[in-house]
Amino acid sequence: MLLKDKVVIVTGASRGIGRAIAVTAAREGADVVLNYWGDNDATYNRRPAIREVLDNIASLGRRAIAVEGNVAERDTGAALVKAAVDAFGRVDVLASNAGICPFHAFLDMPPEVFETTMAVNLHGAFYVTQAAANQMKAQGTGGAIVATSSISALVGGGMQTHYTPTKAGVHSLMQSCAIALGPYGIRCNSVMPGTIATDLNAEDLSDTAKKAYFEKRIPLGRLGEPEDVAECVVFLASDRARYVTGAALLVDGGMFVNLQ
Ligand SMILES: NC(=O)C1=CN([C@@H]2O[C@H](COP(=O)(O)OP(=O)(O)OC[C@H]3O[C@@H](n4cnc5c(N)ncnc54)[C@H](OP(=O)(O)O)[C@@H]3O)[C@@H](O)[C@H]2O)C=CC1
Ligand SMILES: C[C@H](O)[C@@H]1OC(=O)[C@H](O)[C@@H]1O
Repeated sequence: MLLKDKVVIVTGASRGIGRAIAVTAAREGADVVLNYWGDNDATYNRRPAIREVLDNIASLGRRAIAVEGNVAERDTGAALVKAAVDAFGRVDVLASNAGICPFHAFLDMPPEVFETTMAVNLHGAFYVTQAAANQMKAQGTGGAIVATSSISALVGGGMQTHYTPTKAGVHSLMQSCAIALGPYGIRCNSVMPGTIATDLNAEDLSDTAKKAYFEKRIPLGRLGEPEDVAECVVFLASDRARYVTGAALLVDGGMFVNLQ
């Protein structure tokens, strides 16, 4: 088991990639703190979703707690760490994953869409990482932080001018934190998913021509699934990756390298 008896915090754990990270970590022996929020989507009822993740993890014989909180708020990171320590005694791994991508054109981008995207995706990752790292430093036994960046850290999107800089920022945050936290034995890495079928892009991919374009562009011939990313996060969080820090792992079925 890759994460036997480790305590893992996952932000954005109610669905999509975060949910898969949480369940995969539990399957690999971890106890998990599940963060979620839900305010950004009025049509979506988050409580049954998080209940399902809790039940799923319990059925694997591991412990989990759910902690509601908006990562864009500075104190949420500290609250997640406190909940982890109260419930499980420590924090070994942070998967900083929560993110939003409200597609919008650039020229008339409402400032609040830009600022909320920055606040959730980048500021949230910063403050949650800082809180977890302080706890790991205090414990004195190292730790691992894996952030969900994106292929979008490397390439652009005309409807994502507010989003792609946050993903480049998350990638850069992990690089700098690898330096800042290496002396404490805390490793910091990111995964860069390509196009993974989740609620985040369900509407965008309902355009069948666009979906077909992605499938054609991906050498492995299919969109990604949340579990494809989760397995990589768990690897980077585990001791198997003990000499890996400051790295970014593309998990995109080869889409990035496919020029022609
Ligand atoms: N899907 C893709 O193709 C790709 C996704 N990514 C990144 O992966 C990460 C997860 O995305 P994905 O699983 O696709 O998206 P989903 O929309 O399926 O899930 C997003 C998760 O983030 C949570 N969340 C949203 N806003 C907040 C907030 N303010 N505070 C706390 N939690 C919040 C949601 O909680 P709730 O359910 O309560 O709303 C949910 O658990 C994101 O960072 C995204 O940028 C990167 C590359 C590709
Ligand atoms: C939401 C998008 O489909 C998805 O998000 C990313 O980060 C990927 O690059 C895709 O654009």
